[in-house]
Amino acid sequence: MNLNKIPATVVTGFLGSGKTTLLASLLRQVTGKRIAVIVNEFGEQDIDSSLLRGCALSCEEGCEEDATAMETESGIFELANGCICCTVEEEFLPVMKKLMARRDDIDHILIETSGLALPKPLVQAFNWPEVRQHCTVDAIITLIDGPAVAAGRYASDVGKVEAQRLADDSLDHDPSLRELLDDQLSAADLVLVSKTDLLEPADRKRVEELVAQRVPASVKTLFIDQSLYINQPRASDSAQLEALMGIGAASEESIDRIDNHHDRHHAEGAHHDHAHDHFDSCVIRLGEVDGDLLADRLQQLLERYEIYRAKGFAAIPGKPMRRVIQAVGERLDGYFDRLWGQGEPRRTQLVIIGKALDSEALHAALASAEIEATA
Ligand SMILES: Nc1nc2c(ncn2[C@@H]2O[C@H](COP(=O)(O)OP(=O)(O)OP(=O)(O)O)[C@@H](O)[C@H]2O)c(=O)[nH]1
Repeated sequence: MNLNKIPATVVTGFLGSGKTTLLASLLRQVTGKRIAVIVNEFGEQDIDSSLLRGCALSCEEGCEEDATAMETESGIFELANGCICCTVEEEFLPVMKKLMARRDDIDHILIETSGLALPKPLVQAFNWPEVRQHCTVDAIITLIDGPAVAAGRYASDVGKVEAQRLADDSLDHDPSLRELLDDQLSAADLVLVSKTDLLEPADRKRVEELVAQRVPASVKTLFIDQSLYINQPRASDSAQLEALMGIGAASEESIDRIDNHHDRHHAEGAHHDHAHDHFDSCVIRLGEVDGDLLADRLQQLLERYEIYRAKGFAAIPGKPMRRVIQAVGERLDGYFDRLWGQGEPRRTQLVIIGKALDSEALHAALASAEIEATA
């Protein structure tokens, strides 16, 4: 019987900062731990858990058995009904109760918040008696996108609309994004600056300064290049990654003392809203698509509209594997991740998150890449 509290790591950070990539690396490389995963998405379609399942499945084929997430399929819980900070009681607590009932089979819990969530309300839930009895927050790890922060923005690249706004000196950067970054950083026990492979050495200092203004000196900042984890995982990464899962901060004990913009607005009697109230998301569902045309159309949309994040899967005719589509700001990437399953419908699905999105216009633009079914 597990008498010790199960440690839970909360991974937070803005849209596209690299949270799922970190979780996938932890699942692949940290051996000897039975890990349960809770993934929370802002969009109604859960792409991240599908990517993580893909990772766990490929581990099953190629890695030691105990290197995989617990029970692969059922070890990943999706919370896709809104940001976790607003659905703690309805969504998070029932999942935690399920996990606590199976606590002898779990060594660690990894929680990925949505990119728009505030970590504080989630971590406060670890002080509820039914959770506190069996579980503690090992650490709140806040990921930030190095090149985006260095560029003075809180997404990797701003779209045209935002760029025009930024060009106007009378307007500061989007305050909702700035406050979200502040609030995610203010809760951090550890800050990870990702995408350092894309960060100019001169910009590193800017990022260091910005983080130092927002977190106490006792909070460590690590600069990481996750493209290494993605492209050429090395044995030496395992120790570094494993260290992220043994910080022992017991963050729930001090979480009430964390000061943040959201609480301040609330105390001032402002309407109870979150940064995510200012964002829209839409899901585009298509059949098989011309991969090049889809990439071309999506790139045009990224440049034209205020899109912070687009992600999903494309079904390309004649290709046995599904293509992952990833866009952060205006940077678009794609790769094939796994074979389509037997009987799995070959569908294209994309989640797009941004501001003032016109979902009909987005759908019409992307539907032009769809291949007509010849019945
Ligand atoms: N070059 C580079 N790319 C990275 C790095 N970390 C993440 N990425 C890429 O950035 C994109 C977004 O990464 P994710 O891990 O999905 O980001 P996320 O924070 O989970 O995104 P959301 O769940 O949508 O908020 C993907 O295309 C990743 O491959 C990094 O260190 N270097």
